[in-house]
Amino acid sequence: MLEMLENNRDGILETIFGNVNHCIVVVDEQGMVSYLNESYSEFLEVDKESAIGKHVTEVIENSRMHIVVETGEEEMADMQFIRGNYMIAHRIPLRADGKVVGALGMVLFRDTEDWKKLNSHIRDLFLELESYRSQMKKLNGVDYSLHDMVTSSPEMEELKNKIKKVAPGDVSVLLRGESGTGKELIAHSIHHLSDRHREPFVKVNCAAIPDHLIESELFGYQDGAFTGAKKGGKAGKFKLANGGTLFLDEIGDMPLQAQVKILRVLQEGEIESLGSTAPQKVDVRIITATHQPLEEMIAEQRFREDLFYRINVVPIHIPPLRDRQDDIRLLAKFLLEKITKRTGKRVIDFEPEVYESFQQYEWPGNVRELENVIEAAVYLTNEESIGIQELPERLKRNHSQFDDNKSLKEIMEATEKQTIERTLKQVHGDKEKAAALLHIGKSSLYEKVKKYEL
Ligand SMILES: Nc1ncnc2c1ncn2[C@@H]1O[C@H](COP(=O)(O)OP(=O)(O)OP(=O)(O)O)[C@@H](O)[C@H]1O
Repeated sequence: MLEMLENNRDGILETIFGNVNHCIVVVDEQGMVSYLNESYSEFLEVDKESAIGKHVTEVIENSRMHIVVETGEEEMADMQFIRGNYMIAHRIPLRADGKVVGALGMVLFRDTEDWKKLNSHIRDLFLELESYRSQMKKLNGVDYSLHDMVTSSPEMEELKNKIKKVAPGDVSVLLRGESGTGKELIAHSIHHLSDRHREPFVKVNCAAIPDHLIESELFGYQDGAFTGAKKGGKAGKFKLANGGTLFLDEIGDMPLQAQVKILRVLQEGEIESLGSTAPQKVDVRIITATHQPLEEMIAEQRFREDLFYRINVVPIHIPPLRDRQDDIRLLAKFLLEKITKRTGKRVIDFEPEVYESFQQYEWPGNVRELENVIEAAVYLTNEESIGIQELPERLKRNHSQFDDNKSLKEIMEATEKQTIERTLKQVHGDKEKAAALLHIGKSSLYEKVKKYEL
């Protein structure tokens, strides 16, 4: 029997697995592909014969078959991201005489079309779940709490303490910091820690609302207040936030006329919706945020000084990410985990030079930009660790040429290449102008352009 199996191995495998619609792969003890069935090779768009003998990671993205051979532990119903889809994979070690001699992998779906249907059905369910979750959050009003704030920098720890101290009262807080530094996260956290946490948290992005609509957005309007007004009127954000917290993001973009009205609400605790004759009482805590220099705007009469003092009772300044070097690494790890949990793709770390590049970059978009960069890299990588090649050009450029492993010649050449590249871009490819700017002869520039294949 054994002899029969050994002599007819390929034929037997083909008979068992060749015609099933599931994707099947078998690897040997070195993780080399020794069998791939028709369904899998079609799905991967690889030639079956040429895949045989290659390491499985070269043939199947995110494969863990070689790891199963190493650990000898089966992995059942694991999510695997292949060719833009989530797959459900089983990986089973194959044993002979108590030793692992290979592994059998199975990706479950009947055919690609069926899987596509099932996959979109699952995506649909996930989306539905997400929408219920966000409705829950809306009802509850809060997305984030202080626990979501990742930091190891002493400055930010101090800031967290300040938040804990000011949160319980009703005092107005002005959050200042560049875009993407976490102002909204902090506003949510303050609400979450306050006595108002069971009441709504309502956010208004003042920069996103056209000037002529801002008052009706904030204070609402009555039925028939103006032509085109919605039947039955509309409640404004102050009313919606009643009992809770109103977060006015980008307050520096608020038109002067609306600033006067906000000040009145803050002083008198009353709103007057458009078209109404009687003011209504509201009880709202105000948290504001801006990245703009309000003091300068006051001097230029673009922001009202009296409103500034009213909202700036407790100022909280959030430092930009580039000034929080200790946080970059920690945040990168945290965000990678958050993204991979959401996408289901197995990526566990960054190559050391990626951390180095993160550390050197200026991060004008702060934590949001870091999150976006990592998300794109997670989609691009085929490895478990993100490499420098998965980063956008602006970060690669920053990656130091002063690598410990590089010779002086290599460093000088990399610098020369980068300088020429940048200059050529600046002069839209005009080599004559570039040579003049770089104070080198035209022929020397041509030589270098050829050498570096620019
Ligand atoms: N310390 C942190 N820990 C974890 N996540 C953070 C941290 N800071 C910011 N983030 C994340 O970064 C993203 C941007 O944060 P947020 O929206 O709060 O910034 P913002 O300052 O309000 O930006 P903008 O001014 O552009 O509205 C969010 O996804 C947020 O969860």
